[in-house]
Amino acid sequence: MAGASGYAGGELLRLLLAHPGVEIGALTGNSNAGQPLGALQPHLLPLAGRVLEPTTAEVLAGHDVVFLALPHGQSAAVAAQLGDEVLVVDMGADFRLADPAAWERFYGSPHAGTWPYGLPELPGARAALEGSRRVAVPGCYPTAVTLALLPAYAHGLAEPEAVVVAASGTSGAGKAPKTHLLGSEVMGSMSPYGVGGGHRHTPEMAQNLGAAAGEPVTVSFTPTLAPMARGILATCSAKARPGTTAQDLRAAYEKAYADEPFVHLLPEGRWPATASVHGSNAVHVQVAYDPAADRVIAVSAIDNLTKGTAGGAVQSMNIALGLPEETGLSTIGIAP
Ligand SMILES: NC(=O)C1=CN([C@@H]2O[C@H](COP(=O)(O)OP(=O)(O)OC[C@H]3O[C@@H](n4cnc5c(N)ncnc54)[C@H](OP(=O)(O)O)[C@@H]3O)[C@@H](O)[C@H]2O)C=CC1
Ligand SMILES: CC(=O)N[C@@H](CCC(=O)OP(=O)(O)O)C(=O)O
Repeated sequence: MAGASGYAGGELLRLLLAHPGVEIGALTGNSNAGQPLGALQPHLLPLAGRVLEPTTAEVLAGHDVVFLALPHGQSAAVAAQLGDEVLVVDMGADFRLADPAAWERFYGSPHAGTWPYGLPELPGARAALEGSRRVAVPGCYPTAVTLALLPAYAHGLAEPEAVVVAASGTSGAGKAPKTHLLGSEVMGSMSPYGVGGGHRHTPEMAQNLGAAAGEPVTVSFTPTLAPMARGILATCSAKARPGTTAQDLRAAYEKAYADEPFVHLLPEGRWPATASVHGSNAVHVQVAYDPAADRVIAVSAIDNLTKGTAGGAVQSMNIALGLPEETGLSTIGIAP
């Protein structure tokens, strides 16, 4: 796997170590090439002595599956050299968006292409992933937001203008040092960023929800940084379609998620919490109808590194390879 020194790579390796069908091959880094993994990911004891190699096609050749956990824009060049028969699972953003104009507007570089999208819970996604040799793993916020609102849009219960405020743990920003992630800036404080439609996950949410609704959906998205290492809590709302009732919403969500192995609709009256999904591939979802505002309110909690990245990647790998989808993944969290 490429990007083994990062947060997403570390979480992927944690999951792969417990996957019965996987043997871990070459591990690569960039500035940390030559370092033992134990110096960078001390929680991955069985791999502590493995030395990171440079991220080159030669090092990554000869594997059945290659995971890329690299910064945006770095995956395409590597993937192009890996051959069509290798399953390449990109945990970065490069191949998530279908609209080149949206990519260029939010990422500021030429669009590399579009791969089957690794959110199996979306209608039609499993069929596209089965047997695929390329997978684009969704962004962490789009995973949380899409699964919060999907049943409301798929059942025509909400107007196509969603408002989302989501809080993320700091690991979502990766390991590279950033001033706004200094402990003294984050501890005991919450703050928004990317306000006013600027966050690059906005078009990905609109893409997913628009596909569910069968019409364009606009998303007003405000991310916030929360003083915790892991977790996303997404609070989403949209004006209810005329005639929508609380019972309609409940029925739509029950129907949508009854057979989903990782999406858990909480019993009525209980609301998602990030601690409940810590380290697990579960998504906790709840929905309510606010009669005074005539709005659908949906809340989801995920672990940004698990279902939001590495767990989603393993789930999609399992489907692509024809393995049982839940292999190596757990819905059991760590609490408190
Ligand atoms: N953190 C999260 O919650 C999520 C992350 N992702 C995506 O996963 C990817 C990795 O993110 P994350 O692990 O958080 O980031 P980190 O900053 O923690 O890790 C980045 C990794 O990429 C390597 N790297 C950096 N620059 C290059 C380069 N030019 N060529 C090759 N390798 C390079 C780094 O190697 P080294 O350390 O050796 O320099 C490191 O292994 C990103 O695309 C991110 O968007 C997706 C969803 C959620
Ligand atoms: C807290 C925080 O900074 N989160 C990151 C989301 C990271 C992620 O998962 O997104 P990509 O895979 O698209 O990079 C952010 O808002 O940029």
